[in-house]
Amino acid sequence: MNVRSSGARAELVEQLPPPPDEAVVIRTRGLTKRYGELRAVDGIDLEVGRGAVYGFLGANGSGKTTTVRMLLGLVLPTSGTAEVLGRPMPAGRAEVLPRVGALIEGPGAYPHLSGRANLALLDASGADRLPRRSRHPRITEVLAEVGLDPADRRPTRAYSLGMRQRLGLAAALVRRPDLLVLDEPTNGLDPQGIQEIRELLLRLNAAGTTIFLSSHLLAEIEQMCSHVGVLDRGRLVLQERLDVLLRPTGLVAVRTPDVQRATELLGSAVAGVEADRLLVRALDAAGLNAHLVAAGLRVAELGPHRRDLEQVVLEAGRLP
Ligand SMILES: Nc1ncnc2c1ncn2[C@@H]1O[C@H](COP(=O)(O)OP(=O)(O)OP(=O)(O)O)[C@@H](O)[C@H]1O
Repeated sequence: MNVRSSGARAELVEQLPPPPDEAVVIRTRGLTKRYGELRAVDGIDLEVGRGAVYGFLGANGSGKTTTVRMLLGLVLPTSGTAEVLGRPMPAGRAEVLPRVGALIEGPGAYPHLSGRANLALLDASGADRLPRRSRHPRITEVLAEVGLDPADRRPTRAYSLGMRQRLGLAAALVRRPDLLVLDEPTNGLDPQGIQEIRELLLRLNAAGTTIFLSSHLLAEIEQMCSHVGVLDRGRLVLQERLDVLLRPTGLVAVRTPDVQRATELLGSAVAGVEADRLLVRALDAAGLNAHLVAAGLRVAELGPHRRDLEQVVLEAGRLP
């Protein structure tokens, strides 16, 4: 509808309070946590849009878990603000947490109870427990979803680390959350398990769940995230869409056994040399190839240059 043609309606809309901004599911401003002299998290401005799979990368001790704990209202910031699902945290905890599924640091479970019994107990202890009739089928469904056998009656003390991680994920999923916050979700899983969990998370995301996951595994982030935030000693040194970070740099990468001669031939067009690879400023890759071959140089590989996530992250960490 053309707003200009309906002045009264436009006026009315202007008088209403703005709706909570849920296009941005997580937003922090200057979020800081100090432990004595240590700035574990140092003034970070996170922005996670609805529908994103946001990978929160950082070395051990860079502040990921502390950030996640502040987002969930488990740790109070020293300064700065955090908003989750449009509400300030920790003040909005009662409204926000029922809509958030979280898996942080080695999920706890009663060792003498089965996975099913653990989930039922967890649900029963929540303020917004599932209706009695749907509890049993929902728990069956969610156990199967994470790849655990719903009929398994063994106590969880018999579980492998990977099975415990799956159970933790099942607990996070029981209420069909709008936002999943996962701290190192594939910890302890074998390659097959990692792939299954990745596929599950992508399915949930396709169905509308926003996912915020912390990891120190670049490959994990590269394979499943739409956005990346990089934490380095408490500071957010990079926050960007993954496709933007990995798009071509505008240089042409040439792999040749004749590096020395190629460097001489191309002169100032060479932007960098790494082992048998030259990075060349050239608008026309095919023309560059013809030029090298005409000069008698052997070209093993030639194409647009892209940085991989590891290079991007290393460079971001070197920023002042
Ligand atoms: N309760 C606490 N008291 C004092 N220092 C703390 C506390 N919690 C965390 N820290 C310190 O804050 C820094 C950030 O820790 P945090 O656990 O958030 O990092 P991380 O990126 O999650 O690391 P990891 O991947 O190892 O879990 C570390 O130096 C840690 O020792």
